[in-house]
Amino acid sequence: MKKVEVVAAIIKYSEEIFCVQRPQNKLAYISEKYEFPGGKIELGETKEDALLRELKEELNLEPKIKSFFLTVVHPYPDFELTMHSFICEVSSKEIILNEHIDAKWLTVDQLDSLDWAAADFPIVKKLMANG
Ligand SMILES: Nc1nc2c([nH]c(=O)n2[C@H]2C[C@H](O)[C@@H](COP(=O)(O)OP(=O)(O)OP(=O)(O)O)O2)c(=O)[nH]1
Repeated sequence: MKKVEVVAAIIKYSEEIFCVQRPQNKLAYISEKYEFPGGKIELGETKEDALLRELKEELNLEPKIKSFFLTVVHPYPDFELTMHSFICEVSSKEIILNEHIDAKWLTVDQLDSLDWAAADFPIVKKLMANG
Protein backbone atom coordinates (compact mmCIF):
# COMPACT_ATOMS: atom_id res chain seq x y z
CA MET A 1 0.00 0.00 0.00
CA LYS A 2 1.13 3.57 -0.73
CA LYS A 3 2.69 5.31 2.28
CA VAL A 4 2.34 8.99 3.11
CA GLU A 5 4.34 10.69 5.87
CA VAL A 6 3.10 13.99 7.25
CA VAL A 7 3.76 16.38 10.12
CA ALA A 8 1.01 18.18 12.02
CA ALA A 9 1.00 21.06 14.51
CA ILE A 10 -0.99 21.22 17.71
CA ILE A 11 -0.96 25.00 17.94
CA LYS A 12 -1.62 26.40 21.40
CA TYR A 13 -2.44 29.85 22.67
CA SER A 14 -2.97 29.82 26.42
CA GLU A 15 -5.46 26.97 27.05
CA GLU A 16 -6.77 26.79 23.49
CA ILE A 17 -5.86 24.67 20.49
CA PHE A 18 -6.18 25.66 16.83
CA CYS A 19 -8.24 23.23 14.71
CA VAL A 20 -8.69 23.62 10.96
CA GLN A 21 -11.15 22.18 8.43
CA ARG A 22 -9.85 20.65 5.18
CA PRO A 23 -11.46 21.65 1.89
CA GLN A 24 -13.57 19.23 -0.20
CA ASN A 25 -11.65 16.23 -1.52
CA LYS A 26 -12.45 13.28 -3.77
CA LEU A 27 -11.53 11.02 -0.84
CA ALA A 28 -14.68 11.23 1.31
CA TYR A 29 -12.85 10.15 4.46
CA ILE A 30 -10.71 13.30 4.51
CA SER A 31 -13.09 15.68 2.73
CA GLU A 32 -14.09 18.61 4.98
CA LYS A 33 -12.67 16.86 8.05
CA TYR A 34 -10.99 18.78 10.85
CA GLU A 35 -7.25 18.29 11.27
CA PHE A 36 -4.13 19.80 12.77
CA PRO A 37 -2.40 21.99 10.18
CA GLY A 38 0.64 20.56 8.42
CA GLY A 39 1.40 18.40 5.41
CA LYS A 40 3.75 16.01 3.67
CA ILE A 41 7.46 15.88 4.43
CA GLU A 42 9.47 16.62 1.27
CA LEU A 43 12.73 14.92 0.27
CA GLY A 44 15.67 16.11 2.40
CA GLU A 45 13.56 17.94 4.98
CA THR A 46 13.59 17.31 8.70
CA LYS A 47 10.15 17.00 10.33
CA GLU A 48 10.61 20.43 11.90
CA ASP A 49 11.59 22.00 8.53
CA ALA A 50 8.50 20.48 6.91
CA LEU A 51 6.22 21.69 9.69
CA LEU A 52 7.53 25.26 9.57
CA ARG A 53 7.28 25.31 5.75
CA GLU A 54 3.69 24.00 5.77
CA LEU A 55 2.55 26.41 8.50
CA LYS A 56 4.03 29.32 6.57
CA GLU A 57 2.29 28.17 3.35
CA GLU A 58 -1.09 27.36 4.89
CA LEU A 59 -1.38 29.99 7.63
CA ASN A 60 1.40 32.61 7.17
CA LEU A 61 2.52 31.44 10.59
CA GLU A 62 5.96 31.15 12.22
CA PRO A 63 5.22 29.42 15.54
CA LYS A 64 7.61 28.11 18.15
CA ILE A 65 7.89 24.29 18.03
CA LYS A 66 7.88 23.28 21.72
CA SER A 67 7.91 19.46 21.78
CA PHE A 68 7.14 16.21 19.99
CA PHE A 69 3.67 14.89 20.94
CA LEU A 70 2.68 11.63 19.18
CA THR A 71 3.22 9.62 15.99
CA VAL A 72 0.12 7.94 14.57
CA VAL A 73 0.10 5.23 11.90
CA HIS A 74 -3.35 4.98 10.33
CA PRO A 75 -4.48 2.75 7.44
CA TYR A 76 -6.82 4.72 5.16
CA PRO A 77 -8.48 2.81 2.28
CA ASP A 78 -6.05 4.27 -0.33
CA PHE A 79 -2.81 4.76 1.63
CA GLU A 80 -1.13 4.25 4.98
CA LEU A 81 -0.62 7.53 6.81
CA THR A 82 2.20 8.13 9.28
CA MET A 83 1.62 11.44 11.07
CA HIS A 84 4.07 13.03 13.51
CA SER A 85 2.51 15.69 15.74
CA PHE A 86 4.25 18.49 17.62
CA ILE A 87 3.10 21.00 20.22
CA CYS A 88 3.61 24.56 18.94
CA GLU A 89 2.95 27.97 20.45
CA VAL A 90 1.85 31.23 18.89
CA SER A 91 1.72 34.73 20.32
CA SER A 92 -1.55 35.78 18.64
CA LYS A 93 -4.88 34.09 17.92
CA GLU A 94 -5.33 35.94 14.63
CA ILE A 95 -4.45 33.42 11.94
CA ILE A 96 -4.99 33.70 8.19
CA LEU A 97 -6.41 30.66 6.33
CA ASN A 98 -4.80 30.21 2.89
CA GLU A 99 -6.15 26.70 2.24
CA HIS A 100 -8.58 25.63 4.97
CA ILE A 101 -12.31 26.39 4.92
CA ASP A 102 -12.81 26.93 8.66
CA ALA A 103 -10.85 27.18 11.89
CA LYS A 104 -11.73 27.03 15.56
CA TRP A 105 -9.87 27.71 18.80
CA LEU A 106 -11.06 25.09 21.30
CA THR A 107 -10.14 24.03 24.82
CA VAL A 108 -9.11 20.37 25.16
CA ASP A 109 -12.48 19.34 26.58
CA GLN A 110 -14.21 20.76 23.47
CA LEU A 111 -12.04 18.87 20.96
CA ASP A 112 -14.43 15.93 20.54
CA SER A 113 -17.15 18.26 19.21
CA LEU A 114 -15.47 18.30 15.76
CA ASP A 115 -15.64 15.85 12.83
CA TRP A 116 -11.94 14.87 12.83
CA ALA A 117 -10.06 12.89 10.18
CA ALA A 118 -9.83 9.33 11.54
CA ALA A 119 -6.03 9.45 11.86
CA ASP A 120 -6.40 12.33 14.33
CA PHE A 121 -8.44 10.37 16.90
CA PRO A 122 -5.40 9.14 18.90
CA ILE A 123 -4.02 12.70 19.08
CA VAL A 124 -7.37 14.14 20.18
CA LYS A 125 -7.75 11.33 22.73
CA LYS A 126 -4.27 11.91 24.20
CA LEU A 127 -4.82 15.69 24.38
CA MET A 128 -8.15 15.16 26.17
CA ALA A 129 -6.63 12.62 28.58
CA ASN A 130 -3.72 14.92 29.46
CA GLY A 131 -6.13 17.76 30.25
N1 LIG B 1 -1.77 17.97 7.84
C1 LIG B 1 -2.56 17.01 8.25
N2 LIG B 1 -2.88 15.99 7.42
C2 LIG B 1 -3.70 15.05 7.90
C3 LIG B 1 -4.23 15.10 9.21
N3 LIG B 1 -5.03 14.02 9.40
C4 LIG B 1 -5.03 13.31 8.25
O1 LIG B 1 -5.63 12.26 8.03
N4 LIG B 1 -4.21 13.94 7.33
C5 LIG B 1 -3.97 13.42 5.99
C6 LIG B 1 -4.75 14.14 4.93
C7 LIG B 1 -3.85 14.01 3.72
O2 LIG B 1 -4.11 12.76 3.10
C8 LIG B 1 -2.45 14.00 4.30
C9 LIG B 1 -1.82 15.37 4.33
O3 LIG B 1 -1.69 15.78 3.05
P1 LIG B 1 -1.87 17.29 2.59
O4 LIG B 1 -2.60 17.24 1.31
O5 LIG B 1 -2.40 18.14 3.68
O6 LIG B 1 -0.34 17.62 2.43
P2 LIG B 1 0.34 18.71 1.54
O7 LIG B 1 -0.04 20.05 2.07
O8 LIG B 1 1.79 18.35 1.51
O9 LIG B 1 -0.41 18.49 0.17
P3 LIG B 1 -0.08 18.35 -1.34
O10 LIG B 1 1.00 19.31 -1.63
O11 LIG B 1 0.28 16.91 -1.56
O12 LIG B 1 -1.42 18.69 -1.95
O13 LIG B 1 -2.61 13.57 5.65
C10 LIG B 1 -3.86 16.16 10.06
O14 LIG B 1 -4.29 16.29 11.22
N5 LIG B 1 -3.04 17.10 9.54
